[in-house]
Amino acid sequence: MPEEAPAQQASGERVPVDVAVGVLIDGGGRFLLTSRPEGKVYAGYWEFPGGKLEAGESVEQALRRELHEELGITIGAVQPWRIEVVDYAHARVRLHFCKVFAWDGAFEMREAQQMAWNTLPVDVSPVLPGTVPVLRWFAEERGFSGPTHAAT
Ligand SMILES: Nc1nc2c([nH]c(=O)n2[C@@H]2O[C@H](COP(=O)(O)OP(=O)(O)OP(=O)(O)O)[C@@H](O)[C@H]2O)c(=O)[nH]1
Repeated sequence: MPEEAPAQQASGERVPVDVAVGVLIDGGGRFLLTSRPEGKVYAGYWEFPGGKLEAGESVEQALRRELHEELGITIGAVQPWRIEVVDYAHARVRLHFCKVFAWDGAFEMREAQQMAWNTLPVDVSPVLPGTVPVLRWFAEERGFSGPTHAAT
């Protein structure tokens, strides 16, 4: 499904769309990646689960809603981590990455996506461009050197 044409600022830059992104980390330090469902831009690419904020929502509210809608889980505390603006041909997005260490419920792939728990280097491919910086941040935090993912 094509995304809506983004609004433009007076400066000519496109207004970013805010996106809440969940970096779920389990007790063993593994993080969850999911594949983008068929019908969306970058279908089949691996990313951290999340989605766009709806009108009036905070990042945390959007994240709770999206992860429940997409994965069937109810998340616990949300720890804001980093914010990254990425320019795609289809949109300019402001990604609000949040760490989540606790959740309830069994994972259900409600959009027929796939899920994979990963450590570095990740063993899924291709990785969404907007996901690559997160892998680098993990590498910095964890003292990991070398490629974080397979080049596409
Ligand atoms: N969920 C998620 N989106 C990301 C990541 N990195 C990244 O660049 N994006 C971009 O952020 C945007 C998120 O939009 P989406 O299509 O997943 O959001 P959504 O579930 O609300 O979609 P919808 O409009 O079909 O309801 C996309 O342009 C996607 O390419 C990431 O790690 N996770």
